[in-house]
Amino acid sequence: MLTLQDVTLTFPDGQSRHTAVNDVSLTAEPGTVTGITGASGSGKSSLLAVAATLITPDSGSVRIGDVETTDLSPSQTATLRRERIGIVFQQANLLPSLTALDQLLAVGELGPGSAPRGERRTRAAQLLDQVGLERAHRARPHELSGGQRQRVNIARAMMNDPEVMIVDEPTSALDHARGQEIIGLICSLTEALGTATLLVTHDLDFLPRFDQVFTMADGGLSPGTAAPPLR
Ligand SMILES: Nc1ncnc2c1ncn2[C@@H]1O[C@H](COP(=O)(O)OP(=O)(O)OP(=O)(O)O)[C@@H](O)[C@H]1O
Repeated sequence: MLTLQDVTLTFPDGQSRHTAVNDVSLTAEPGTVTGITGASGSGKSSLLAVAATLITPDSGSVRIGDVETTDLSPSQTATLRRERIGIVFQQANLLPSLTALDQLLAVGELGPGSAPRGERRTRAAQLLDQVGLERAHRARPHELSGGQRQRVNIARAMMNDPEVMIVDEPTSALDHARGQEIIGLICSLTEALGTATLLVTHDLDFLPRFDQVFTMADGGLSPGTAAPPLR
């Protein structure tokens, strides 16, 4: 479970400070997808960065399970991210020379507490099958489509069996149909693996697929969507 309570984040802005995230609270339960939408510059990526423990907020609480992450040192948050948080950015950012299977194994190899290689290989292969890449274990990024690369990216984020998934605009480099498939995949993996998933999207068509939806405006978060009602 991911819990944000009264989170505020500011950035330097000339002589003063700009409030990117303004007193935001939300809870993302295991096995559910929380969708966040909002205009450009409203603070969505800043909120994800805080939830992913990549930035410490000025004030407020960010809990992963029962761990208060704002009390941790940078090296402790790095360990927490590796072990308990999966992060998917807009672009897949795969390593060009590695096969799909090796992209996942490279993640599993990080850290002192990693599982034996045989186990990691089995998990990597299962995850690639789960994201629909049964026939592409040995493919390198240039041999994959944009949608397939994003599938590898998602499988890689799941490699360490994270409790929390942070997903920023996963469909922005894809056409609408491929985007729908990727959203469907994230929803089904979230349910199957029991992650608490926080996902930012500009595409309002995807919102009905999520368990809860919030809209950001000027750093503040409100429930539901600001989209005009259907006539
Ligand atoms: N590192 C930073 N330093 C200073 N200001 C920043 C920084 N990161 C973001 N901001 C500012 O914080 C506000 C929120 O930015 P953020 O990127 O979180 O918005 P967003 O909703 O994700 O936008 P987009 O949809 O365009 O990605 C913006 O005004 C932005 O200029």
